[in-house]
Amino acid sequence: MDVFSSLPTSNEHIKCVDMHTSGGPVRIPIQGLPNLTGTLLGQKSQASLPENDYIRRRLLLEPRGHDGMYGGILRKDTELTKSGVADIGILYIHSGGYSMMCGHVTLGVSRFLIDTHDPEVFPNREKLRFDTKSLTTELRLHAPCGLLRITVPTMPDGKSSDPNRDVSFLSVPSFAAGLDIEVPIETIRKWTELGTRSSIVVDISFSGAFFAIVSAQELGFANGVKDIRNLEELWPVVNTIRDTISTAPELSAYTYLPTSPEPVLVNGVIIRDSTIGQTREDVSGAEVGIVFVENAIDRSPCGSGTAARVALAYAKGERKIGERWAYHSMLSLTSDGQGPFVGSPEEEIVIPGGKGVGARGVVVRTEGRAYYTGASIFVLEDIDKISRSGFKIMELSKALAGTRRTQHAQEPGT
Ligand SMILES: O=C(O)[C@H]1NCC[C@@H]1O
Repeated sequence: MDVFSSLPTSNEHIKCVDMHTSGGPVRIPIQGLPNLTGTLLGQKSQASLPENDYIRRRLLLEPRGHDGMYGGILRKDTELTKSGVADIGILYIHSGGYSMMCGHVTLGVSRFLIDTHDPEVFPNREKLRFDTKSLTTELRLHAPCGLLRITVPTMPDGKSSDPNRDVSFLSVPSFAAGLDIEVPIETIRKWTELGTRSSIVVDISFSGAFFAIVSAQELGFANGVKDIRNLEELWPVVNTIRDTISTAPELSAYTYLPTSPEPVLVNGVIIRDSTIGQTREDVSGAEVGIVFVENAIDRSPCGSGTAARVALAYAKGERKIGERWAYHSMLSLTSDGQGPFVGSPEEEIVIPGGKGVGARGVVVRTEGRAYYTGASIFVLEDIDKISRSGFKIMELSKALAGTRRTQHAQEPGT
């Protein structure tokens, strides 16, 4: 205990609460952050962050984190909290950068926001509405992609969350953007299972972020995800799909937001298999998905990906309003079926400015469970250069190549 209690007295320390949502890590810094500049969320606040990016790197990269890390920086003052529309804001962070939407972090952070009563962390906590009949508390979260309406199961005293029931959130307007799109695969980027084919068929759907969705069978895995031996080996396949969609104008045409003049990058690729996945009494069916997002494989079933898949199924006429479906990850599938997210279309809506199949969409309810895993105080000693901004082991060779070139250039006579 002596060293543990003396550590926080070193120069900089950041207190964090750690959780996981179906395996997806959620790190929430609650004390020790500098005052972040700018009150706006979305693109503007992300643009204002470079000078603060060391926070994300220090908290999520090695040696304090890893490639699959995610977290949420709580923002008390955003345009929507100031106008009274939201109770608090959030900036989603991950090992590769910032996200417009992150469902698994939303589910975890929402539990924490019911449990905290620290006005420094969440000034509006005591104003939340606790429903004594359903034993739930409503929370309005300003996320970079828009307003998320969240329901957190709460203990009868109204003061803490109930870990035995699912948290749920209502998505931003979600829609299928493109159905059955043919994606050509360049010969040089073909993978063995594709055989002699030179294209695949994918769907594109949006729920706070765009996802390309394809079945494992369509990729050439005849028995679905059971045929996939090594998840890491799928990265070249996923990158091929993502790159092809973003570089071919006729394909990136499916990744426009109705309001944006430019295409948005596909955030994730979901390899799904509807022939497998534990179903239960309270859902109509189940499937599994391996979700490749940003630079990591999602440990959770992916909240935004779940909502995007529900919007897709609704657009294809495969789901009715209110019909609940279990979305497994490989982790939940192999954990006795514990930890799928459950998604259901809640309400059909018009997507203003939406075209074709994307002219109509749905608000999706996504349900899932998060658990606490720890509370940490991350410190930095003055002379420690290595952990100041964290590091990614895979980035080091690039950095070293740059150093070598510089040294070489400085040698006399070269
Ligand atoms: O649950 C989600 O939505 C997220 N999980 C990791 C990446 C996705 O954004």
